[in-house]
Amino acid sequence: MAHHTLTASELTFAVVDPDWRARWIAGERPSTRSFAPAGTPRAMSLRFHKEAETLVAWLTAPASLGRAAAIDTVDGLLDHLWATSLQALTDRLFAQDRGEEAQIFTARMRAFCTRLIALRQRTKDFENWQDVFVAAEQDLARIPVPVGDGVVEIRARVDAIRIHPERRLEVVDYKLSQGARQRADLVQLAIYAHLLPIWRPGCDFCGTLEYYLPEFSDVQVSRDDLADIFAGLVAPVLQEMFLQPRPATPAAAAAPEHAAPDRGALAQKVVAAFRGFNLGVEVSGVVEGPQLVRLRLTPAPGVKVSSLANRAEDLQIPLSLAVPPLIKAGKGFVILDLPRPEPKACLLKDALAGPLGGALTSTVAFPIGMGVEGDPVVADFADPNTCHALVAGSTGSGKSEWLKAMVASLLLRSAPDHVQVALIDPKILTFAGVEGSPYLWRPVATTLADAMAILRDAVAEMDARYRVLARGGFVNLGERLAAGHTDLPFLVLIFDEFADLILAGRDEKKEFESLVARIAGKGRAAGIHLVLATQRPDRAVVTGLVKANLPLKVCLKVANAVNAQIVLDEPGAESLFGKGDLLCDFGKGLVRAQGLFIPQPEFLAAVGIGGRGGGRG
Ligand SMILES: Nc1ncnc2c1ncn2[C@@H]1O[C@H](COP(=O)(O)OP(=O)(O)OP(=O)(O)O)[C@@H](O)[C@H]1O
Repeated sequence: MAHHTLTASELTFAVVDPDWRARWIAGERPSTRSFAPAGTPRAMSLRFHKEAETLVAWLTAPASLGRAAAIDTVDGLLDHLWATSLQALTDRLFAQDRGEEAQIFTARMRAFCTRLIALRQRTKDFENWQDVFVAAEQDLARIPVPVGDGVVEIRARVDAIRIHPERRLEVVDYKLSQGARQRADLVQLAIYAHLLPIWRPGCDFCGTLEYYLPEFSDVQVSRDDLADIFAGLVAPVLQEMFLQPRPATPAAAAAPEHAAPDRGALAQKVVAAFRGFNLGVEVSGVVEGPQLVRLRLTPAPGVKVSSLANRAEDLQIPLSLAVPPLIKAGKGFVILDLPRPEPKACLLKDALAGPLGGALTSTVAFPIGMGVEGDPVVADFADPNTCHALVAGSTGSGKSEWLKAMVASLLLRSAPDHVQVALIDPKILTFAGVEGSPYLWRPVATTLADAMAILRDAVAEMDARYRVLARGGFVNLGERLAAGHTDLPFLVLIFDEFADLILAGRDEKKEFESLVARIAGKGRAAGIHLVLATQRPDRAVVTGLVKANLPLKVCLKVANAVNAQIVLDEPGAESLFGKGDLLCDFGKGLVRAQGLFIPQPEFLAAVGIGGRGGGRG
């Protein structure tokens, strides 16, 4: 079966509407929009979802966690909403003579706040809203769903993932209309519940449909019922759609731009684009990386690199680019990176079987990614320039996948008596399913208190190790392991998000920074290493102390040039393409690479879940 992609909405339409399905199978791309009957007030669904997302983001953000946790009434939540957005919105709607919509929308938001307070009350030992929500508006990108002998990649965006008091995790879909569509709503929920455990194996999801019409009602569906809906209604439709030959659509037949880049044509296009701004360049080389095409430009005499770089945004138009390209000086030329529309993932397994395998020379060497020219970019915790790492990237940039590939690359090559990891996973989903791994130094920490306890324990462990090393006359842990003493393994502490720790309060920040500084200062000889990741690389989180103590910087796509500057001391990472595309700095200038990817089942196998753990090395 050929490679196919589909959105969860398209699949829902295909299941509930046979005509839609027939048109899709015939090669059309029917719309997935549905229109309200004429004369009914607009539901403002997008706005509702946006408000709900913004409110939940505020409730769960480290910077507002304490203030938000103090609000325990519906009116308290509404006051916050009113002050931040609702008043301005209703004023505007009334001014536009849309008073009825304003009233319905306000009633919906009140119902949403009432629901939030009910959720708070059902949460045992509620400390803050992170005890209720795991994620809001979570993107599920290209989830591979087996169909026949092949795979269909399905994309979805789920409204919320919450912690359920009895059933652990709950996927939630907000709805602003009901009636004939409830079957579609259930199908969509069943699709989400099917995708989520593929995305994060080891997690089971029950589902809830929440209707705000504006009065609230909900439909709770058990995991088994969702599985039945998927097996009975969705799976047969997937088979019908993908296990029979379809005529190629004109869109599918057209080769996407740069898919198999015609180097000459691309070079001419770039030269012409710069010429349009009176800037002369020649293309002296074209290199194809997994995610991008890199052009080496020689500027005409008198043309400055900064003049070319300043045109990044303008180039979006002649070169049809979604984001401004990265343009920077290289050795003897100027680099211009353009995206490939069908980027290739770099699988850790393939990379290890190729040149990466030979490049990882020490027990604690690990890959940063594959360079633009196909060369492995590696670092080593034993090296003072890369012994502790800061990993930054906005949501969806590929941080969690990068961390997983890094962890797997260490564990796949060593037995648990050589390498151990401590995983701090406040998002709960990144390292889901690894409990029971023989490589875990401590159980996976998901709360602030457990994360701090791990850091404190690591400092105590470090001091104890210094005494052991001194007694045995060893300079560092690597030397001691090589001498056959396997009672003390290397220890890597991995924080999937450290912002909460630094924003929790002044005392917590002080303690966190001081523990990080102690491990950064003395950890390398004791074989204890830190990897701190954040999706918020601003000055409040990446403080001077944190940055100074973590020599290796890995920066995935960030929201803006200021964030890039904070991590790497120069802009550029805001122009990355996402999904593992990264810039790293280990003291030799910035290097661009594509992070490696490990599918979740292989990751679990690497950490020793599923029968392959231990005995390596
Ligand atoms: N190296 C990669 N190769 C291919 N695809 C990738 C890679 N890294 C990430 N992706 C894709 O991007 C999606 C988001 O990645 P990931 O979950 O790691 O983001 P994140 O930065 O951790 O986001 P968040 O901070 O919201 O958790 C993945 O589900 C995957 O589809």
